[in-house]
Amino acid sequence: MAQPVDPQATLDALDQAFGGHQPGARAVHAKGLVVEGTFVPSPDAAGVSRAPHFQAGPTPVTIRFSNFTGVPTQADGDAMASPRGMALKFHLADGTDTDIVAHSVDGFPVATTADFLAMVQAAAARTLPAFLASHPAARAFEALPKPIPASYATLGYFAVNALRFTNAQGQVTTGRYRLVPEAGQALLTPAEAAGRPADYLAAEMARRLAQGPARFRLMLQVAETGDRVDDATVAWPEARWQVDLGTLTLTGIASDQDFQQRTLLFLPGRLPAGIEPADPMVDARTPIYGASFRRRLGEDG
Ligand code: HEM
Repeated sequence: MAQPVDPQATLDALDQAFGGHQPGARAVHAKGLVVEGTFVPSPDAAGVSRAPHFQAGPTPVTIRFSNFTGVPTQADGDAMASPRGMALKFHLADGTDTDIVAHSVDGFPVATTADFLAMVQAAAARTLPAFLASHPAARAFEALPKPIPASYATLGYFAVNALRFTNAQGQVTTGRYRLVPEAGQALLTPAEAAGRPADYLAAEMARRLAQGPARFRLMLQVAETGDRVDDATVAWPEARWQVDLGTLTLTGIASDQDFQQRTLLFLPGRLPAGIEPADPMVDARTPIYGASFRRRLGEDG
């Protein structure tokens, strides 16, 4: 098994790549918006997993949308603000939580936390072109479109690390979550984005939710035999079967925004019985997210 990376080395490299750490901020995906909602499972969800939120609903959910970099003041229209993030925390009836951490591209530049560290160190040292030249998957990711959304609610999100689901009969399904906006996709051109206020995404979401809820479908893209489940750089074909797991309804902006931003920690490996990692990157991410969380919490003024 690959050696775990030093979480602090990853935070240091991210800080350097983004021009210095901002006290209290996440090392990456620093600018965000916390929204409240509920999840109601589809009739098919229990057939995929015995996890409690797939049996019955509604389950309360806290959602954090975010921009990519470690710069909390970054303008929403900035090219570096993509991929956008969508993190979900389902508050289960027994008092525990389970999380999904997704972003707006179906893929990832690297398959391991060690390669992630090497890539961020290269970005910090301004040697990214050399890294990309020797890492074809990272080069391919760099070339993928990173669209600028008109709204956080008009973009699709992908939790690219595969998970293994077990239902009450012991049947196993391996798949990757994706969140599909009911409103469809609505994007801005770079010129349109440049004309928007720096925080247009938070303002748009407040306006949208004041008029009524926004919805996403939680889908599971199911792996077929031979699909790589341990490598998030490899997208599976779009023709793969997708199971509709249920509907996420966004109901309002969280009123205690600052407190939630500070105290929320989303972990892709926080999973209930009936769901487990298939991709080793799920658990490899945990100590790095934990280190970023402890650092920003400790800096609280
Ligand atoms: C090598 C793998 C990865 C590393 C080292 C890494 C690192 C980090 C770190 C340090 C944070 C800040 C955590 C905090 O302070 O709470 C973070 C947050 C985040 N990451 Fe990753 N990440 C990895 C993979 C991914 C992948 C595959 C995705 C998307 C599918 C992703 C999406 C996000 C999002 C959306 C957030 C913000 C979560 C929030 O709203 O609190 N990351 N990541």
